[in-house]
Amino acid sequence: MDHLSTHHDDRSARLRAGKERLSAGLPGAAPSPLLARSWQRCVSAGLAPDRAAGEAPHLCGAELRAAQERVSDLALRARPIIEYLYGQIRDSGCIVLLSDCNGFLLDAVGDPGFSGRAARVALQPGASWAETDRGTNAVGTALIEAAPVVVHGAEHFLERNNFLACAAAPLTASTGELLGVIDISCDQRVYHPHTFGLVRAAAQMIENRMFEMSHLRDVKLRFHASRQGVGTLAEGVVAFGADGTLRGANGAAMQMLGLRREDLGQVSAVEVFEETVEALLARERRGGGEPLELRPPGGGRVFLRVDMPRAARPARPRTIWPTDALAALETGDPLVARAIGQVRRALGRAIPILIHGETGVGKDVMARAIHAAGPRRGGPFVAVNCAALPETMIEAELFGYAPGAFTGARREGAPGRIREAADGVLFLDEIGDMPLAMQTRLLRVLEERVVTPLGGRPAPVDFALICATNCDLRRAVAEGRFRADLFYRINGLGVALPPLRRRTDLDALVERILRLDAAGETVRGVAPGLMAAFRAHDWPGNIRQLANVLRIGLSMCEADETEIGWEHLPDDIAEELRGGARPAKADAPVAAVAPAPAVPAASLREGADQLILQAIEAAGGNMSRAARRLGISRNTLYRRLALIREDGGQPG
Ligand SMILES: Nc1ncnc2c1ncn2[C@@H]1O[C@H](COP(=O)(O)OP(=O)(O)OP(=O)(O)O)[C@@H](O)[C@H]1O
Repeated sequence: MDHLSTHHDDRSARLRAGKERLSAGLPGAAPSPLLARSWQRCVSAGLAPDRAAGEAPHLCGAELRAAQERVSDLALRARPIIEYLYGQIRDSGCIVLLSDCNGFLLDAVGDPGFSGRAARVALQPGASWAETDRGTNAVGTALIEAAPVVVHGAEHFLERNNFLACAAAPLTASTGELLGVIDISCDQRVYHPHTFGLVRAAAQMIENRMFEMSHLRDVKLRFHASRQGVGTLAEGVVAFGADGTLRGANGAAMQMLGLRREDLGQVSAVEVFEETVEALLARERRGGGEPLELRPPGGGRVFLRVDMPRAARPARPRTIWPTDALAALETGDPLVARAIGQVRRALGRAIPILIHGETGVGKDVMARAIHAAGPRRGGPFVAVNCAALPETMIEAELFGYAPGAFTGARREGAPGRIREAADGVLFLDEIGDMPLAMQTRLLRVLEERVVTPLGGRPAPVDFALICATNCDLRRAVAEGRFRADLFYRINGLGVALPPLRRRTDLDALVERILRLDAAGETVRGVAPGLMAAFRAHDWPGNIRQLANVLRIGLSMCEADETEIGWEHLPDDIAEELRGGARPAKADAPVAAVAPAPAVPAASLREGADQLILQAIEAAGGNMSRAARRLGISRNTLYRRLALIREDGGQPG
């Protein structure tokens, strides 16, 4: 380990020296031609390793929403894959980011532990990570180079970003236009080389979904150098329009066929494959649907399938919130209906609402619906996750600060999230995690309706308050972790959202999530066998987990499939859904109630925990080796380890 860290320090020192020489106008060595080009661009843009050129642009509020809206098709298609990607790396201290083609971050899904740190260097929606603003970094550099990039530690041009390791891949439309970038960032000490492969595969999945959406009415030719490669992520796809010309091609197709962007709208199937689409289709039919073997003039041999367009379908409406946002949440469960009834009576009255429920039950969704259904819907909805903010940041983030209030502060000061919520709704998520000192300050704001920014003057503010918690706040009060007076102040109306396993409207919820997520796609439901497993499952992650499973299933469905089935779910999810039940066949319905375990769950769990700790010890702390020994994935191992630590099962 010592040897490794010395090696790492040496490398960082060499990289720093290289950048400093370049900045001083001397020839400096970079570890790769790509980094050499990028560092040179940074120097030309006036950046120096120890300082940025100026304040990087940051989109807020309406500007950010407008940027998100501009690429809403991309964001909609990317979201399930981002969630899936995050599912693969959860608990490994990473954040998944989506940027637009200008380098503005539009979406971020991350590990709460790392998100706080990441937020400090502005790895959050709204921030620009264009290379000219932040120097060499995976997002900005991938955009300029139009290629996947890893930027590790001191390879970042600016020193302040040297604690990061980031892997990014550009997202390209079928017309060759750059749409944005998908990125995984983490602390450089925990970076795993597989991340690069993951992010490239995710980019490919997003591009494929975008491709399908853009060419619903075109004929698609799918091909690969090997027969088995047709229909996989690695296949090349070209689309021909009704006029017979090439409308789009994915990256693999451009490469395999030697196509150029200028060929779009110009060349026909005959020029690309020496046959018309009709002739290819007729040949494929004669061959019983087997992929055709071709030798295109562009070179090599390919196996090809013809994919005819689907019949035109009316587009579905894409509004997330109907006229009454609260009514949309009533999907038939009596406990939820009761909660919504209570909320309705409090709407428009100055009553703070405290939403209580397990993680993933929809507290955030409910808070947004309360805002959208209430009289303040024209005002902002400002959400603050108290658990994701490092203690030192909460004060400045919530209450704001005056210009020059502390080192590192923005020159013009910041209004703080409370004042940003003026005339709208302030949503304090995970309020139970707010440090005691902040609780005292928050209480004063709620009592006096006045905010005093750090180093500034008191300013009046008017907002409605909604808080959410998944912990037992009464117990926190009894244990002295939460101020009793603040609890009574925020708990004007307490609303409990039931866990998914107690809800009676699973089918309607599935239908609603699919309606929201599969807009414009053919998928309408879940296969009966899988739905039975859904009913039997206890959903520890609640609606979030259900939504994730559905989104993953959706992203794995072929363009013309109408149902999500077992075959669309990755093995680990299918295994979890089958856990405790006893289906004999893949699609057989599972028992409605899982059989009671013969041994108490706690001792089973303890036994497993013991095995895990032993395997890690036997592997000398090497997590990949320990995971292999246990026959589980590295991510699962990290997840289990986090649980063991939470339970106090491991010293230190
Ligand atoms: N009624 C609903 N209809 C459709 N999707 C929902 C609904 N409620 C929640 N979801 C989805 O479930 C996920 C989790 O919801 P949300 O973030 O509101 O949960 P939460 O209770 O605030 O979780 P946490 O306590 O972890 O912050 C989101 O992806 C959300 O879109």
